[in-house]
Amino acid sequence: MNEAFQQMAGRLMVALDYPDAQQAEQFIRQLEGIPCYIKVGMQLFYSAGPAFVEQLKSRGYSVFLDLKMHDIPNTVRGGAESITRLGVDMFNVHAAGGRSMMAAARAGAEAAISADSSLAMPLIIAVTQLTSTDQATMNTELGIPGTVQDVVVRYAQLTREAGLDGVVASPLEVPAIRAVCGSDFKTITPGIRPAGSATGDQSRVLTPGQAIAQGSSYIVVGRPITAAPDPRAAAEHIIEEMIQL
Ligand SMILES: O=c1ccn([C@@H]2O[C@H](COP(=O)(O)O)[C@@H](O)[C@H]2O)c(=O)[nH]1
Repeated sequence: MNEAFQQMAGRLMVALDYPDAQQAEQFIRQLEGIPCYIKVGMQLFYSAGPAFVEQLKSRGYSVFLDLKMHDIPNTVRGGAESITRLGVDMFNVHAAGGRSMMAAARAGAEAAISADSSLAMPLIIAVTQLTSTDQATMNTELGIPGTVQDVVVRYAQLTREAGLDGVVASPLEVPAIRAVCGSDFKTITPGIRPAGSATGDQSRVLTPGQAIAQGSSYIVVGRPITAAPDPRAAAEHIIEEMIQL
């Protein structure tokens, strides 16, 4: 595994969307030695719990805990404090919760850090518009006027003002986010579909190579790897494509 491969693997977040720890573990074993980020979402966390996350951390994985908190500021503050105590590298909230809710997430994380100096401050990011949401759904069902890109950029600006580290968005919106929020502001992009793979419930998609070319800090990939006949080969192929751009 050369250096370029290792570096690019660190920008691949594999979504561990499994129903229990046993199936997740079986999958992880197939990726052994590939230094990718692991994303734990609701399905696995609600089943396997905090112990599974702590175990991943003790084995040296970088972990993004994708629980998308969206509640009143006091509740999010408490949630962020508990999540930070797990030692994760990244967690998230919904930008739609507003500036004070996002600031409360940071305050909760800071409280955990000041109580235990062995912990490192996680990156805290905010979801703008889910990558499954298309323009028509946003305008008609959600009642949000304007283009998806304009709404995503507005939420990104709010996220930055609230003191968070970056956003979740489609790679399609990354150049516009960077133009307004700068290149240090992280862009975490699901909605990744290698050429020829099924889009499924995702709407705003690009290939892994296109996402890197757009400037995504990290790409999030689930089913194109987890549902592949050979998940390790699928992950390696995606990393190679990321390197070539
Ligand atoms: O806007 C968002 C926010 C989060 N996700 C999560 O990313 C993965 C994508 O999985 P695929 O199988 O590659 O579609 C999944 O865990 C989502 O919960 C997202 O897709 N879009």
